[in-house]
Amino acid sequence: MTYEKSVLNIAIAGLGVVGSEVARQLIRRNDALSAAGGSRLQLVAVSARSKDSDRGFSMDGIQWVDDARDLAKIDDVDLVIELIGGSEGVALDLTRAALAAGKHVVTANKAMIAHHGGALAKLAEENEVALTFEAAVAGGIPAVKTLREGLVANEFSRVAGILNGTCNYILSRMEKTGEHFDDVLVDAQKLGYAEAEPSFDVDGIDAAHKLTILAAIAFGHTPHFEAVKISGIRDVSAVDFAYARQLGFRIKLVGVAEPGRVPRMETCLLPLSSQLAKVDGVLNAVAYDGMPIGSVLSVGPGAGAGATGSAVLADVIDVAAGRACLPFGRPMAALSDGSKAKNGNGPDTAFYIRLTVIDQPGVLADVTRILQEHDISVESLVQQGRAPDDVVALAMTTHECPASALEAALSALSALSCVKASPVSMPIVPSEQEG
Ligand SMILES: NC(=O)C1=CN([C@@H]2O[C@H](COP(=O)(O)OP(=O)(O)OC[C@H]3O[C@@H](n4cnc5c(N)ncnc54)[C@H](O)[C@@H]3O)[C@@H](O)[C@H]2O)C=CC1
Ligand SMILES: N[C@@H](CC=O)C(=O)O
Ligand code: NA
Repeated sequence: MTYEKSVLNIAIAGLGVVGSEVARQLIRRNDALSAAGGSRLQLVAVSARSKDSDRGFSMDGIQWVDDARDLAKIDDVDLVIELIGGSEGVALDLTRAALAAGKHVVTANKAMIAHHGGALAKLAEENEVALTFEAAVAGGIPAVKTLREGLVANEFSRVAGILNGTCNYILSRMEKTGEHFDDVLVDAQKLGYAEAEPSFDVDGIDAAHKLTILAAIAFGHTPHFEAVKISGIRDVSAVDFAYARQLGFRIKLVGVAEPGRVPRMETCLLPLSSQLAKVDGVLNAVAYDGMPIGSVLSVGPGAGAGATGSAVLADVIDVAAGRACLPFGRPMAALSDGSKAKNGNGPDTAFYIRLTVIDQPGVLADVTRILQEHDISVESLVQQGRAPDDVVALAMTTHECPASALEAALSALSALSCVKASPVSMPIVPSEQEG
């Protein structure tokens, strides 16, 4: 796709954390950014909920539009940057209208792409315009480009990632300082990492949106969010971090996509030796395992104004330079329908289990008997301290077993009189492919 005019007229919808940063950069660093794309990048129109906020840039010469959907009707606009958010509503209406009107669209909206990416990519293809969303996955990390362009020659056996900055920030701080989940979440919100709806972050939904997009590109199908198995970070407690460390692991919210297997976004244990286990704070990381390359790891800031703005502007420059790729790397006719994929549960998995039990003789025998009855073999087991006749935590890791066997064992364990709270379990994600 080539862009032949020497000026690219841009409209921004949404002037929050990301939109304001993109506008500021476009204005303050206009010469450098325009030179990178080979066309003058001209911000000509904007829309947001409130006109009067001070966003750190001058509105002189920029048209204000009350209804963001009207940006698609401005003839002069060549490219719309959608930074409102939300899978439906104004963001989707605007994106559809802009593509249909022959305007390029750059968006950071993973929810919209995860739910409607296939239909939107079709619309972009029909109208011969670009639809790009680098900022939607892992913020500032060029995760989409890496998968879709740099590693395009590979056959992927796994794409795994830490894809939510808010969760990684919360888990890292809880592990380091023992602070409570809710207090750390408030800080992530102040820092501009969190979604408007915080449950999207902490319940794994935002990260699952991103995993949906990565899986679609890696395995050549349209995005299908409904296929992803999702659990968040709410159930992790301080004691799990300590036990995990003692057993040789760290706890992270990790997304895993593998061919023919249900994509999973789950709070997991990662071996201390794994590259992903070392990624802390708001950093995100994606580990791509492919043939013939082996394993590649990308690490970088996954959220925040600067990181996300950087990715949005990279897409804008690609459009200006006429090198924007097809949204999912292939023409629509070459993508299979993600909703028709027949994914299985894949191979057996090792698990971490934590039980809250009465500290008295015979408890361990009862627990191991139930595991044995379900053909689950224990790899390691730890219990710290003593609390005769009071409750203690008993943590263990298992060898690989079917998820169904684990579920049945957990339900039998819950029924034991010595088990005093619902068992906590997390899968163990193996390290990246070696070599
Ligand atoms: N904040 C971050 O670190 C990252 C955000 N994203 C995505 O970027 C997008 C924007 O996120 P943020 O800037 O953080 O959100 P935000 O909540 O700070 O900003 C949203 C903006 O949209 C405007 N808006 C809301 N409804 C509107 C409507 N009906 N018409 C016009 N404007 C409307 C608001 O006034 C506000 O200016 C979202 O899709 C988000 O998921 C992606 C990666 C990282
Ligand atoms: N809320 C998201 C923002 C970026 O996508 C996160 O915390 O990663
Ligand atoms: Na990115």
